[in-house]
Amino acid sequence: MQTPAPDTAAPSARALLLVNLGTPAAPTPRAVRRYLAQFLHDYRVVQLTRWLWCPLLHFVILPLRSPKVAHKYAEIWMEGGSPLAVHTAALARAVAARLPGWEVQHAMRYGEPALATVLATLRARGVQEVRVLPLYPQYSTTTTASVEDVLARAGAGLQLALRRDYHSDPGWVAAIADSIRAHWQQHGRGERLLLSFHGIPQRLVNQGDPYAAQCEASTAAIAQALGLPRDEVLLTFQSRFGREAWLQPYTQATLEALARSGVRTVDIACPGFAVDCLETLEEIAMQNAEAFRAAGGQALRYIPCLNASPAHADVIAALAQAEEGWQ
Ligand SMILES: C=CC1=C(C)c2cc3[nH]c(cc4nc(cc5[nH]c(cc1n2)c(C)c5CCC(=O)O)C(CCC(=O)O)=C4C)c(C)c3C=C
Ligand SMILES: [Fe+2]
Ligand SMILES: [Fe+2]
Repeated sequence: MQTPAPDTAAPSARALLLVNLGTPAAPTPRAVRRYLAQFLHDYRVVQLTRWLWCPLLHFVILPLRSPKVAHKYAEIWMEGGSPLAVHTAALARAVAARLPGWEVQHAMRYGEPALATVLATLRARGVQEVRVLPLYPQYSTTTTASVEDVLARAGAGLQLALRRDYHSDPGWVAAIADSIRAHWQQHGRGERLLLSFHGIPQRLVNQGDPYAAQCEASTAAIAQALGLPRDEVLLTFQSRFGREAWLQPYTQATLEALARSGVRTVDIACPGFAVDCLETLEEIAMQNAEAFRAAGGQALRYIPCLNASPAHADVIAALAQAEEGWQ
């Protein structure tokens, strides 16, 4: 890793570091392969012994998956890059505008800007106290704990504080509920409201990962903020990877069953994703919308993530300044 050049500008007393998953640098098989290789070598993400996993990954999964996934990225690519990168950077700028006196940066767990490099840059600039906020409202060993691994490896010399989750933070819940209400005001209300969260293997939940319980708690809080009984909001899990059972019910199977049962319109939001990305824009808004129509539905109406909206920036800035919740 390169040592960043010292910066002569006076450092802020403290920094806020927003961390997201990361994304390929380009919508090409080569860039996607590089990204997936880093992602899928993380033991937090795939818990298979290396001698079994590495041959499968290098000789089967990466060669086959990279071109297919690159094509999907190409369909959603924005002028400034991958949506996840564009929206995360914009969110960090919007939060910075609300936190004078703080240095606000963003980093990615996989790809660029790499978390370890950003930590080294902050250290070189003389920043001492860093509040690290992974942009995952719900804690999981597959995501948040993986960020913690890097902090443990690369955070020496910095006073680090971590916000582990914000799945039931009232400001965040209100912002999600408001975004759903705004969608209803603009498009009218669909016959069903579905909240789709990224899945994880059921095995990890059985081993104690609190992710599923936090998704349920978020769903209950959002339903309450909307003034709806809990059972009027469907909770499903998307983006299954591999063959083992993941958290259920699965989003696509649920949408197809709804369409087959005569439901014509479904509103769908993805509150586990801070910003729009491949899994929301391609999987939900394109692929699942097509599957819903193919099963007899009329319209799957996707409600965008909070992205760099003023409401989201307010929520993140308030979390950064909160006295409680940092460890
Ligand atoms: C929101 C939280 C996320 C959890 C939990 C999560 C778990 C998880 N993901 C994979 C495998 C893949 N995920 C991929 C994309 C992806 N995942 C998240 C978030 C969570 N993942 C985001 C925001 C994205 C989109 C990134 C982007 O560039 O837009 C991918 C890459 C795409 C693909 O090849 O399909 C993989 C692979 C596992 C295995 C896992 C838990 C074990
Ligand atoms: Fe390997
Ligand atoms: Fe994922």
